Order: sequence, then structure tokens, then C-alpha cells
Amino acid sequence: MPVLSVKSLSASYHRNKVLDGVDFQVRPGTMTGIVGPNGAGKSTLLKVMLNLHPRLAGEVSFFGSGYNQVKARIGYVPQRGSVDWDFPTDALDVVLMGLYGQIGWLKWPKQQHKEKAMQALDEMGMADYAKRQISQLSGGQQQRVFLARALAQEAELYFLDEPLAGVDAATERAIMQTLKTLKEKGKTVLVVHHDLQTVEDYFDHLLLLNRRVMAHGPTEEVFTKENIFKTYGGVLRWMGEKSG
Ligand SMILES: Nc1ncnc2c1ncn2[C@@H]1O[C@H](COP(=O)(O)OP(=O)(O)OP(=O)(O)O)[C@@H](O)[C@H]1O
Repeated sequence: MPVLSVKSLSASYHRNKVLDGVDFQVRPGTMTGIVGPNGAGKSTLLKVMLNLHPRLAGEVSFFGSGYNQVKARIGYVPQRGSVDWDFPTDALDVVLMGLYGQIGWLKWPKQQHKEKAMQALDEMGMADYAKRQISQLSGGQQQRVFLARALAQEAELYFLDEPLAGVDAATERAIMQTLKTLKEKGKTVLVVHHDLQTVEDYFDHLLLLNRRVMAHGPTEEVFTKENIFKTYGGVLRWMGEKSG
């Protein structure tokens, strides 16, 4: 059974249709890169699947169920720019928010939850910043905290919206190592990604998106010059070096 099944999904902002008949399925234990030009609808796709933006039409199922039935099993790391960083909270609290499925709403976190959150921060090299206000962390550090939150949540299916945008090489390696570890544990990971040069290294599956699914499948089959050209409309000069 696929962990994620999307059928005929469409969405718009006002009258501007940004997703049109999107269809794909994702198998468990895969790591999929969602790739396409600016404005292709990648972030919107995540938001619509997770009920954060309304859909015009279509169906989305996770583990064969609707989102609300299984949301504790799903982790989401939003695009950094979309988060209100002035929100007065420290790094540890951000990670604890990922544990609410386990703690229960309106209950105080117990010592075991705090320990789990601290362990996740430690795994992301952020233990020393646990009590630092989130607004006072650098962009890459904020991203590490969000990854720690996803780790602590112990979800089965993860969505990350451009987790590598604007981070340095060390943070990029730390994040990719974390995602690889999740995959090795049998989790399923979908990542909105921008850098075509690293696509083959990072992802075993690719979803090429530009309002519609332009191609989807194993990276070695999908990452061809023809498909990239079709998705980006011929704006990529460096692809000249890639045969395929
Ligand atoms: N809140 C919004 N209101 C109106 N239009 C929006 C809104 N958010 C996105 N759009 C439009 O919807 C389209 C898809 O945007 P989306 O952010 O999903 O694309 P994306 O593929 O994630 O782009 P990028 O790679 O630039 O992050 C774009 O044309 C964008 O201008």
C-alpha cells in the first residue's frame, strides 16, 4: 500500500490555478525530491496535502486514511521564510511542540518528553542552544531546530519545504544525514528541493512539478535532460553538461 496517494489534486489562489490535476503515489521507505521552477506550486502542494490550504478538487490519502485520522504520523517542516520567528519561544519549546501528539493538548510536558526533545536537539548539534530564543538563532540554526522537532515527533512520513535553503555546507550535511537516517529506519521522506546538481546524490525518487506532474519515479529514470527541459521550459544552461 502506498503511504501517500494523491489523485487529481487541484488548487488555486483566488482565480489563479496553481495545481492542476496532480496525481502520484509514494511507496514507504523512499526519499523523494520535489523539484520544479519558482512558482511551480511545490510549497502549495505540501500545504494542500496537509490541509493548510483548501483544495479545489482531488483526493489525498495517507496510509489509506484521511489526514485528520493519521496526522500524528506525519511530520512537516515548513519553509523557514513562512514562520513567524518573533514568536517568543525557545528552541526546546519548538521541539516540544512536535511532541504534542504524544503529550496531549493542554497538558504539561513531562521530564521524559523534555529528555526526548533535548536528545533530538543534541542529534542536530543544537543542545547548547536549547534555552535560546528562536528569533535569536541564525537561519541555519533555526532550520536545525525544526529538524530536531521532526525527529522528536517520530513520525512515519515527513514533508520538508526547502530545508537546505540558505544553510551552510555543514548544516546541509547534517540535515541530509538526518534524512538518510530516517529513510534507513523505514520512514518516508518528501523534500522540496532547488539544487539540481545534488538531486541524484540525495533522492531515490523525483517528482518533477510545474503546476502538473511533469515526471515522477526513480531518480535514474526521471532525471533526464528531456524531463528537466520540459519542467523548466528550457531555462537551464548548465544542463548542457548532462547527457540523458
Ligand atoms: N498566499 C498566496 N497568495 C496568492 N498567490 C500565491 C500565494 N502563495 C503562492 N502563490 C502563487 O502560487 C504559485 C505557486 O506558489 P508556490 O509557493 O507553491 O510555488 P513553489 O514551487 O513553492 O515556488 P518557489 O520555488 O519559488 O518556492 C505562484 O505563482 C505564487 O505566486
